[in-house]
Amino acid sequence: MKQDMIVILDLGSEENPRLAREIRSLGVYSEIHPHDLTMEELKALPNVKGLILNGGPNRVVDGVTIDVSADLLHCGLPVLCADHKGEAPWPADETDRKKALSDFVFHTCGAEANWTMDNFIADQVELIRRQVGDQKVLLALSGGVDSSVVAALLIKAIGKQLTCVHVNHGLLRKGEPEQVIEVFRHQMDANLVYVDAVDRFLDKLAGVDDPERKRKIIGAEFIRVFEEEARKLDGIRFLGQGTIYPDIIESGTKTVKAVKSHHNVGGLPEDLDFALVEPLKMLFKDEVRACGKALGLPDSMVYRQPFPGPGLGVRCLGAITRDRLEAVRESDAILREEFANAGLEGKVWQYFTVVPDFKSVGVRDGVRTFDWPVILRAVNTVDAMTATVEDVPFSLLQRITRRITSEVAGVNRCLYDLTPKPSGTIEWE
Ligand SMILES: Nc1ncnc2c1ncn2[C@@H]1O[C@H](COP(=O)(O)OP(=O)(O)OP(=O)(O)O)[C@@H](O)[C@H]1O
Repeated sequence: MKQDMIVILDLGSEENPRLAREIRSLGVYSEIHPHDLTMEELKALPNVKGLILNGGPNRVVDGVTIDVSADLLHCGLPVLCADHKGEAPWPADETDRKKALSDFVFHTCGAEANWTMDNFIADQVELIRRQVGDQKVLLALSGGVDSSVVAALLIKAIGKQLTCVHVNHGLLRKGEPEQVIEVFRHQMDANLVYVDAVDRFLDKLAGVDDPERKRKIIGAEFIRVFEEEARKLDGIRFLGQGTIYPDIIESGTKTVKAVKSHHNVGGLPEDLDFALVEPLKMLFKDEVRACGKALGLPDSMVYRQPFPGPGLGVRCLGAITRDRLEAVRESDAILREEFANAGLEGKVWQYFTVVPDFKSVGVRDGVRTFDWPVILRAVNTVDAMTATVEDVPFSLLQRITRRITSEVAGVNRCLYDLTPKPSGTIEWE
């Protein structure tokens, strides 16, 4: 293994993910572990150079005072208290804290700044090969950031021992299934099973207008399709998953543990009992993107904006029809293209179009029309709990309106959603 590591023992501080990031920003790898980590577990971690204990103001979790075992404290590794329980007071000032952290990591522990994406990838390739041996791995590949980066990493580690399954449920954005095929089948020469399940999903969704039922049908049907594909393949022992660090770090004051084993493809029947391969589970989102870039994935995949699990299905309001779904897909493509041309790609957190299930009167070439409106939405947020509306230049909104009303069939109006969250939510359904 190539990377030195500093282990943070979580004694209940909410600051620990930030502390881990600070250490990583010094170029040294860091992981957060529960306060009751055992000596055996510690010994199993590679290249640990030091321990940091951090419990915030009082090392209390759920009203119970906690501490680390004496074994860990006397295991021979340097120990730093980054809270108020140590002998030396932990500095309050940020610059002093950074210096204390850097002194500990480099001078006291003698760690090397060797946390780079290339080293991470080399280590993961070795770990994946060790875990998987000559067995086969299955991966549900959405084309989203997380599963695409896992796919690229697994392809590098085990090549054709990996089978990727991409399900086109008809609710993907324009060009996405084609991009998955181009990148993974043609450029990376992966075993890719492409499942055209468009009719299957849209038939199941026909006439269903309740948003919760739509989501449930999409989720359940996805599991069914994936299960069918898994059963067609012989000898699969492992399931790759795009679990990332924020998925397993519980926010708030509880001590860090794998809160939910985060079965991304949860709901598979018990007889399909795969062991999980989760090579990104220690990466923050920006690190996942950097990893994808280092593995040669295109920017349009790696820097993709967040996309809801049920896809365009929740932007085609009410009961989904094929023609209205097409209007969502085409208008979304125009919006994305225009935002990219205006330099807003990567600057605005999320932007998309919504097509409601009512029509209004309009006129085109002197003839009366009765068509749908398209709602444009562009928001910024830090944590998705609240969101503000992007101040899109009026001329750009006018240009997008002109294009959508002339290029997208069945549309005669555009509206811009001015509602922050709250009182709206980011998505409409
Ligand atoms: N259309 C699809 N085809 C294949 N797998 C899918 C598809 N949609 C979702 N999945 C699988 O389900 C997982 C969870 O999907 P979700 O939409 O919640 O995205 P996510 O957690 O942001 O991950 P990603 O960035 O990989 O899409 C994905 O990582 C992928 O493994």
